[in-house]
Amino acid sequence: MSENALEVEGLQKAFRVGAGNVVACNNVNFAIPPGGSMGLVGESGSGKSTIARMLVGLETPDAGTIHVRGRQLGTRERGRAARLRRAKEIQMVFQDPYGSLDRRLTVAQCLDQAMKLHGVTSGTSRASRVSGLLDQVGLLAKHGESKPHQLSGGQRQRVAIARCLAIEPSVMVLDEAVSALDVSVQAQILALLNEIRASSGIALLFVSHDLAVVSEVTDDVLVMYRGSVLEQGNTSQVLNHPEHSYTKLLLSSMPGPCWNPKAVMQRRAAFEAEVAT
Ligand SMILES: Nc1ncnc2c1ncn2[C@@H]1O[C@H](COP(=O)(O)OP(=O)(O)OP(=O)(O)O)[C@@H](O)[C@H]1O
Repeated sequence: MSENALEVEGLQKAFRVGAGNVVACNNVNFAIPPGGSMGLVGESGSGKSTIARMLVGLETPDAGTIHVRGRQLGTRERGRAARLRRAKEIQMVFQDPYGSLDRRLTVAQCLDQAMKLHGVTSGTSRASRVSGLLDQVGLLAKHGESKPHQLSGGQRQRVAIARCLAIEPSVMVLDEAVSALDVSVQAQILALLNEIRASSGIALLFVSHDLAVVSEVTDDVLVMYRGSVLEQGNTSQVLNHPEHSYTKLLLSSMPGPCWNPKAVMQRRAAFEAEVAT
C-alpha cells in the first residue's frame, strides 16, 4: 500500500470555556495521498482552524496521532528544533499573508531566509532557487526586489506559497487562503495550487467556507459541525449528492441567483431542532 502524505487518526481537542468545555475537534480521522487535496468545510466555529492549527503545532491535541509520510509527528514536543522539524513537514498559508510575511524583507530575502533556516547552506544554490521559485508561482524576477506592501494581495499570496515551496514540505495547509482575494485572482491561485500538487506531490489541506473553491481544488472533503465530521468522501459526490442534512443545509446557504436567506434560516432552525433531539 502506498504511503499517505498525511494521516490523522483520532484527533481530539477541547477548550475550557468558563465552567465548561467546547469540543472543537471530536475524533477526526482522514488521510491525504501525495499530490492529493482535501477540503475541510463547515460553518464558523465548526473546528476547521483548530485542526489546521494542531497540524502545524499552534495547538496541542488532547489525543490522536498525526503521521506525515509514515513518520509520526511529536505533537507535544516543544522548542525551536521541534518547531523546525514540523515546519519542514507541514507548512501553512494563512488568509492574510501580510501578517505572516516580514515587512522589512524583500521577497528574495524572505525566500532566502526560509531556505537558510531549513538547512540550504550554499548562497549560490539559494539564489538560483529563488528565481526558480518566483517563476514557479508566476512572479517576475523584479518582484524579488519588492517588499510585501509593494505587492497586490494575489502577489503576496503567491509569495507565501513560494515560501512554503522553498521548504519543500510534504503537506501544505491553506486556511481560507483565497477568501480575501477577488474572484479572478482566486481562480489564478487555485490553478497554481492544482499545478503545484500535480508537479511536486505536495498534499493540500484546504480549509474554506467557500464550497465553490473547495470543489475546484480538492479530491475529497470533510464536512464538519461543532467539532465532528458529519460527512466525508469524494468532493463531487458529497457536494452533488449530499447525504447528511447538514451538508444539504450548507449547500443551500451558498449565495447564488436563487439564494433565499429566509429559506436558509428556516432550514437551519429545522436542523438545530433535529440535533437538539
Ligand atoms: N483558544 C480557544 N479557546 C477557547 N475556545 C476556542 C479556542 N479556539 C477555538 N475555540 C472554540 O473552538 C470551536 C472551533 O473553533 P475554530 O476556530 O476551530 O472553528 P472554525 O470552523 O475554524 O471557525 P471559523 O471558520 O470562524 O474560523 C469554536 O467554538 C471556538 O469558539
